[in-house]
Amino acid sequence: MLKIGPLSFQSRLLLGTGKYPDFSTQKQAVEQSATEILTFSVRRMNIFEKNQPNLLEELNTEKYSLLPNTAGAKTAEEAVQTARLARSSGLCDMIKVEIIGCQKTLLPDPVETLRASEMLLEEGFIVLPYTSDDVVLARRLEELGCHAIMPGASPIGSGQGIINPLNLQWIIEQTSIPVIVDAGIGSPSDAALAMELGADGVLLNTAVSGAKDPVKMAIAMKKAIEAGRLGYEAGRIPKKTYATPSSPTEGLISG
Ligand SMILES: CC(=O)[C@@H](O)[C@H](O)COP(=O)(O)O
Repeated sequence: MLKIGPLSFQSRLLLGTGKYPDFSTQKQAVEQSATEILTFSVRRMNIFEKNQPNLLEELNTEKYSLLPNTAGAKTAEEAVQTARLARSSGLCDMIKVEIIGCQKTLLPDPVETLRASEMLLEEGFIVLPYTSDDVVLARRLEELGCHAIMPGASPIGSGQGIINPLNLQWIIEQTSIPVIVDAGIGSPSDAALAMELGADGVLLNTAVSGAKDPVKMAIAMKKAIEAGRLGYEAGRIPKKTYATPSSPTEGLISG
């Protein structure tokens, strides 16, 4: 069970809603993924004009918890403004803080992310900041009272997978709020690795929406995340330098 603040979820897969080839594919992929949390950019969404097309229009949004994100914001103040807009639509109290500090890498601005998180927590939001994979920053965000942290695996949309598993491992070991690996996941094995490392969930978009068959990939991601979690709970064997036989020869009757 994934717990974020007062909310609980069976699925540990959080799915983005952008860049699908069409609404029908998006709907099928979302349904087959069994996700319970959908994220979307408030600035790209028509949340107030109900008669205008929007990215969620084919989806039964009552079935999902919505996680609006502040993509497009460059400062804490802009992010807070975007979060207030999302909340005033009545959609949800959760907010993914996304403040980009570098347009080439789309990596988050740590200073503005920290400031925005503090301001949003004061306003009573359930705050999930998208961060770099920095353990010190993760701990600072936890100390502020954030409800989860979302370190990037690699740059958004890059599909490079987990560039630095050790950094993620440190964050997972040294924080006690949910860690949701966000951005850069390219394949089911990347998602499984994040879960095997002990992440509480994975947020991804491009790997599914940009796949040759997004619906099949959504199913693959669902299974990978479940398998990775099971493997983590089961506890992997330690790595050894040398071989140990699978069928021990000690104790065999000779002759
Ligand atoms: C949709 C969303 O929130 C993205 O900003 C997120 O970080 C996903 O990244 P990928 O597209 O790399 O999965």
